[in-house]
Amino acid sequence: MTELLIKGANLVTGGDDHENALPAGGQDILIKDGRYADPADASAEATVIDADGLTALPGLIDLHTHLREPGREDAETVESGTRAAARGGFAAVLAMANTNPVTDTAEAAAHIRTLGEKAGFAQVFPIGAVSKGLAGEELAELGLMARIGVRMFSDDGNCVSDSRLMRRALEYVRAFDGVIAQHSQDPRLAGRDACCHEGEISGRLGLAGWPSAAEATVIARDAELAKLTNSRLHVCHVSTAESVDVLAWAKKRGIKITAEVTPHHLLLTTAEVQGYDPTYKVNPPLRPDEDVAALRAALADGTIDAVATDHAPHARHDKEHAFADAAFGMLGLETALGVVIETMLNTGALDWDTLVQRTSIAPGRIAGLGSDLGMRPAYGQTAQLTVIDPQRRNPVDAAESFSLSRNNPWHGRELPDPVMITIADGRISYQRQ
Ligand SMILES: NC(=O)N[C@@H](CC(=O)O)C(=O)O
Ligand SMILES: [Zn+2]
Ligand SMILES: [Zn+2]
Repeated sequence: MTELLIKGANLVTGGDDHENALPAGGQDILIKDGRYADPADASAEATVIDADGLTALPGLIDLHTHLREPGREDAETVESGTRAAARGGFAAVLAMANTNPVTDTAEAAAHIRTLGEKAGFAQVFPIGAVSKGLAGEELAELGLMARIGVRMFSDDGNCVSDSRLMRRALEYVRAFDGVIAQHSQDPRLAGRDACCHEGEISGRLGLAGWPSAAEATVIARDAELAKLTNSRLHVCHVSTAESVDVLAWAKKRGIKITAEVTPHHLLLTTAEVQGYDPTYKVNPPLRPDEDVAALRAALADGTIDAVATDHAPHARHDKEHAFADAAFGMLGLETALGVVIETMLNTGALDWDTLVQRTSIAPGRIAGLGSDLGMRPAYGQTAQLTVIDPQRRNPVDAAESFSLSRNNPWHGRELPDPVMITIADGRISYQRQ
């Protein structure tokens, strides 16, 4: 029997009260053998944590993490990535399929889940590839992956650009309430050498860019396919105001569409690219101020359902090149909550309950986790909890990251640094020293 008594935390629940729910607000939280229990039953043996002045949130869930194992263990492993996730307050992560080999079979997916269990820092839910080898030609073994519990499928890194393949994938996953997560970017509109947002700055810097239309047009097409198939579509890393308009239009029509935004698209802009620092090279690219404002408004009003990190670690020798030749992607797990607090809470755009909706409840629902994750904490449930000090701030130091990679766009910037304790699957997975 292990007992953990968190004393005096202010619990934010994200709403939806129900019979067994822990009450919102200040209280002692007892976790007995990994499950929430009545604090009145705490024994003298309980380990006590003083959480006076701290806030507790249902454990964060990241819909979009690149863990790089198997294949690029020099950039990240399941262990290093989930350790970073725990430090960021995440109790669970969805692991993208663009590994090497690609996660396009049930065996490959099961292997990644097992690696997550062995590491023990955060629950790892593998995302299955939509197409074999992410080649965009033949459907992967969606049914076999579904049989071992995979509910989310994505060719992320690549867009499923063939309309017929996308239609068939959506039709296929409907049977088990699965979801296709799309990297919405028309490869025919984004040239091979495209590396930033197409606009005034790309012209001045002499870099090839993507027009916003490359994103919005794919979202519009996929929304029609989701309607046609009556199936669930999730849009990865939405980055433009035009895309937000398309999402609002699709939602108004009752289409089963959800969307995520990354922390970096909520704060960084095209202006960062002017120093040609490849740390800021990411896909989709950083966009102008107007897009950032539209993304914040959409996350506040629910047009965008969730925050997802798109944590994309890269080894030095893949990132340290001329801007046009460097790999796409940036780290995100450890700083995500700080950026969301800075951009959405500290600006008054979101309240705490809605923040919990966007970082835990909605991600759990979208991914179809169907476990104790992404729920309002309740007695008897396995504890998934993030205890934070919302006032704590610090300059980010890339060298201190638990990630194996150093492509950290926040290095040197002062941000909220709130996470004190993460409890994943009933156990402490991170505790600030
Ligand atoms: N976001 C990125 O810039 N890169 C991702 C792929 C992706 O999310 O599209 C990666 O795997 O490195
Ligand atoms: Zn992507
Ligand atoms: Zn990604």
